[in-house]
This record gives sequence, C-alpha cells and structure tokens, in this order.
Amino acid sequence: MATGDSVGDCELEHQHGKARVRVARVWHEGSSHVMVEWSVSVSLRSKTLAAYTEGDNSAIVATDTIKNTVYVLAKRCSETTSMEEFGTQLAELFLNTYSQVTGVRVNLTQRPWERVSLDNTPHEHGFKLGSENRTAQVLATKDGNHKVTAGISDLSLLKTTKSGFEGFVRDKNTLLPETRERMMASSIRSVWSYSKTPLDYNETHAKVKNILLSTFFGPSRGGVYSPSVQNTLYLMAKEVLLRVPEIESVYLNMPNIHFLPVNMPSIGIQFKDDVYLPTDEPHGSIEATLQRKNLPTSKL
Ligand SMILES: O=c1[nH]c(=O)c2[nH]c(=O)[nH]c2[nH]1
Repeated sequence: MATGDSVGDCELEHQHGKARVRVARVWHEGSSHVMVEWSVSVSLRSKTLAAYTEGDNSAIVATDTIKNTVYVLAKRCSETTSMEEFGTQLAELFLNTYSQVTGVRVNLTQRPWERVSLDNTPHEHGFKLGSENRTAQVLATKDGNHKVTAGISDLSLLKTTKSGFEGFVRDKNTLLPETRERMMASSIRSVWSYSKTPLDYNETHAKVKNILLSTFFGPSRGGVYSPSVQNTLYLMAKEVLLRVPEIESVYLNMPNIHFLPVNMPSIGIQFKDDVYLPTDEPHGSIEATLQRKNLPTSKL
C-alpha cells in the first residue's frame, strides 16, 4: 500500500478511512443464534492528491460513507462469516465501487463473546465475554494483490512450574539466580500470515490457538519443561507452521511477566514455590517471527 505521489521535489504518501467502526452481527440459525462484535478500521489509498494540495475534494470518498459501507456489507452478509472473509469482501467492495481507489487496508478486531453453557448445554442465545481478542488484516490492491493475516491478542497464559532459566551471561551487573523452578506467565500477541486461503478461517483460527496453548503448556498430565520464553516461543511458532500448511509466517510477542518469590527471612518467611509478588512492569520483552524460506516477496 505504500507508494507516494510526487509533489514538487517531495513525495506525499497518503491514505484516509474510518477507524474503529463498531458493528455487531447476529445470524439466526433456527432457534440458535450466532453473534460477533467487530471493530473495523478501513484505510483507502486513492488518487486524491488534489485534496491535499489544492483543497479539491471531488475524488474523496467521505470517511462517513466508508463507515456506512461497513454496515451495508454487514447487512448483506446473510450467512455466518469470518472477519477474514468480511474484510476481503469489504476491500473488494471499495476497489470495485470507486475507480480512484487503488488499495485498501482493513483491520478488524473481534471481541471475545463466547456462548454460555448451562448444565453442560450450549445456550441458544446467551453469551459471556471471554478474555483474548481475535484480529485480522486484509490488504488488497486494484491490480489483484491480496494478503490476509490473522491473529490473537491479550492471550494471558500462566503455568506454575516446568519453567526455568539457566546458563545465561553472568557479569558484574547480574543478580538473577539460575533456576529450574519458576512460574511462567505471558500475555501473548500473535499474528500469522496466510499464503493460501484455508478451507475455513474460523476453524483454522481455533486450530492455531489450540496449537499455541498445547505447545505452551505441554500435556495436561506432566506438562513440558521450558528452558526459556525464547525456546517456548520458537516451538509454538514452529508447530503452527508444521501443522497449518496455509500459513507462511508466524509472529509472536511474549512478554515475560514476572512473579517474584516472596522471601522475608528476618520474620521467618522462606519462599517454597508458594507465595509470589505478581508484577506488571517491568516485564521481559521477547518477540520473534518464524517464516518459511524462499517466500515470494510481497507486492503489498
Ligand atoms: O525466559 C527468560 N528469558 C530471558 O531472556 C530472561 N531474562 C531474564 O531476566 N529472565 C528471563 N527468562
């Protein structure tokens, strides 16, 4: 999406759109209802240089119109759809409707409304808010280039054992003791990029989330030992690429959220993997992208 227009001896790179258009959509499947709540941000790249340089708005699609288009498309989507499909259709709608629009970026976030189960029975129309958000981005251009990424944010995970950190650099500033027994906690953000359209974006998202969780924790009985957040992050990303062929790269941001041992020897309190001081900051900041080799370079 990023090429500019020449203005004298400068280049002006510009786009406009509407940010955080909130929409909820309910689909009636018999007596069972499906509902989603999305926040949609649209950014159009268009031939509107004169609006910036001359005050000529004749080619501007008003951001108010952009907002309305989100609701028009939501109304038109008569079947349950994913954010990735909705974002793709929205991008195409702008590209097909307005000749001056050359590229579209759509960012979407889905609030975690989850169907309630009462007495082990999924409720027909009752939902409660969960914790992690689902994200998607669609980039599309007039000449047919098209890129879909999906992700998850605020996925807060914690395990009370099977984590350690040893063998790191020790110098005059190092105070951290080595350990093979600590808490590991993170609030994970991940973004993955599709090279092919999967059969079902919703199912693929659920599968990736499951892979991230099961690699982080290991088996329910016994778990798996983590020698560092770095190693766990890498194994999580590797497992996604191994098990989901339509995904070409995985970004993971995994802050190491510290739970500090409480030790107060002068009043007889000795830490025995039991009492911790939870903290938010500072936190370790660990992120990486794993991608398949020899990917064609993106034109977006
Ligand atoms: O898993 C960890 N990785 C680090 O890089 C690090 N640094 C640190 O102080 N604790 C930890 N833990």
